[in-house]
Amino acid sequence: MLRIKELTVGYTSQEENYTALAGINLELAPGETCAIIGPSGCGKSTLLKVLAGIITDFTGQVEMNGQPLRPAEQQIGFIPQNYGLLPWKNVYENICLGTKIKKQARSGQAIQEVIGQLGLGGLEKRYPGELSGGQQQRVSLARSFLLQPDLLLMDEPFSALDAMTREEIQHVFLHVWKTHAVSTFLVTHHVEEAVYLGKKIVILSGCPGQVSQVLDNPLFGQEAVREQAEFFRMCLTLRKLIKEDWSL
Ligand SMILES: Nc1ncnc2c1ncn2[C@@H]1O[C@H](COP(=O)(O)OP(=O)(O)OP(=O)(O)O)[C@@H](O)[C@H]1O
Repeated sequence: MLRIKELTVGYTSQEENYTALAGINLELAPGETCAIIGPSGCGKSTLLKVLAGIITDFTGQVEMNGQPLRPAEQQIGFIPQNYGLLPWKNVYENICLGTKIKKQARSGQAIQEVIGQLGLGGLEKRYPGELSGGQQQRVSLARSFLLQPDLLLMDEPFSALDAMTREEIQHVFLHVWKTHAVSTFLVTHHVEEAVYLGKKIVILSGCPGQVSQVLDNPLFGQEAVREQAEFFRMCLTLRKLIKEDWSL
């Protein structure tokens, strides 16, 4: 269980201090996904940076299974907006990068399995510059799943993709995620993405960013749900809540 208690984060810019996140309380159960949606600048990336150990100057507590989160010791997968691939390494090397940095051995079979799950067979020797955006995203996902992280952090991972590719990769993600069931935080600007991929949906308001609503999403995990009327209804409800919240 990941517990965030009264997390407050500030930045100093041009000798002025300001608060980016104020008193965040959140919980993420093992094997749960949480979609975070909020207006631009409300601190979504800041929250992920705290969880990734990039920002260490904060007040409040972040605990994993009752112990303070220690990103250097735990396995934290981080998928940034630009996929975070190294252009001079090929697909295979990029996929193995996370485990290599963490000095973790993975069998050839485990690597091939994740390559197969993400539909990357035959592309292993290509370089990121020779791949489409969707393929690069698959490599980034393969790298994270191979690491078998305790926590997966995704910062608008599908935002650079066109609408059809985005839906396809979201589907692939959900499908592969189910076999790994990694606790996941996903920052998104897309209401449909939050409803499709978030078991829990957190609406942040800003500024400073604060948790405004936490919704349990009964539609999570149903791969064909996008064609169903409940999906549209849930998206409408979420849109309405967001509009009310952000117009305050
Ligand atoms: N390194 C930094 N130094 C100073 N201020 C920063 C820094 N990084 C972010 N900020 C500020 O902190 C606030 C929160 O930024 P953050 O990037 O977390 O927001 P966000 O919700 O992810 O935004 P977006 O949706 O536009 O990506 C913003 O006002 C931003 O300008």
